[in-house]
Amino acid sequence: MGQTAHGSQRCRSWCRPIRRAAMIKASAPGSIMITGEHAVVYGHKAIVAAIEQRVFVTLTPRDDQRVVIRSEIADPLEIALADIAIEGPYRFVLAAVLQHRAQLPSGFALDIRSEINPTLGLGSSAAVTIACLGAIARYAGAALEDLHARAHKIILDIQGRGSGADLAASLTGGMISYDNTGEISPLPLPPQLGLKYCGYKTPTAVVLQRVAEDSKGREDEIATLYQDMGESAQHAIDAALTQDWQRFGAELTRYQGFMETLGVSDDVLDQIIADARTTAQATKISGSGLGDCVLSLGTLPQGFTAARVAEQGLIIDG
Ligand SMILES: C[C@@](O)(CCO)CC(=O)[O-]
Repeated sequence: MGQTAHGSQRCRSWCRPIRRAAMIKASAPGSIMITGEHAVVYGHKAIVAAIEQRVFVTLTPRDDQRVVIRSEIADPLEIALADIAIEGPYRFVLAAVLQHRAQLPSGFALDIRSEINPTLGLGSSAAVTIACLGAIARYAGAALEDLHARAHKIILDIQGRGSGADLAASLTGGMISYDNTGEISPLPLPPQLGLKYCGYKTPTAVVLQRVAEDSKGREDEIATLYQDMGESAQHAIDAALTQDWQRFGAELTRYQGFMETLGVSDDVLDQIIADARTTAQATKISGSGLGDCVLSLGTLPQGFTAARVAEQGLIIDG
């Protein structure tokens, strides 16, 4: 900028040290499905719990209109705010940026660090989405009240299906009952929960698609099955509310039977569950099935790891 007749006056304002917007830190926990899988996608209730493995995000404001995203799981991405498209390994994060593009004061760098093993179905995409959305919304000065609905929209736009249960647990922490209208209620915590990874995983979107295809021509049968699953999840919620963990366990065991009828268990999962039942009070698949994790309640069976429920959901600092 050249010197003008008003140069010295102008200098008094723009030569002042610029107060840079502060860094924002956010974190959110991963989650595990306790019961209600699949039926929750079709309007029934589920129980989901946040776990003590978190995603940490640091948002550092930039002086330009560019966004830089760095993490351990993919190459860094640098892109102009104006050019953002929802694609690639950072698509959930980019969708969160797009939701706030008009309100952002400038570009920023986003550093993402995760304690959650992305191979396991521990809600890592949901935790990344909630933590990034929280940090970006705070930077944009946007309201945080409807964060779950906005995060759910991101998941539905990208995956086409998804109940948003994992997003709810990442947001609130604790163990909660959830339905896909976004109704969330805290529940008392059960005694010891355990998890065992079966060694492979089918992505949730693929399992949901397969179940939807297998349901064609059997719509009434599947609707009745979802109804039974929903009732079992509701009984488990009622049992949790009265801390009747015996009844709670019985409903988890019953739910595994429904998962088998739905066709999302397999020989490996069946065997892990059968072995674990000699020790644990209850065992079932946790999540969409066709791989991934088995959940146990009560005494930890051999090969299972304790799953500690995280009390704190989304935390935003700055
Ligand atoms: C299978 C499902 O119910 C649980 C996946 O963890 C899918 C969903 O809730 O979005």
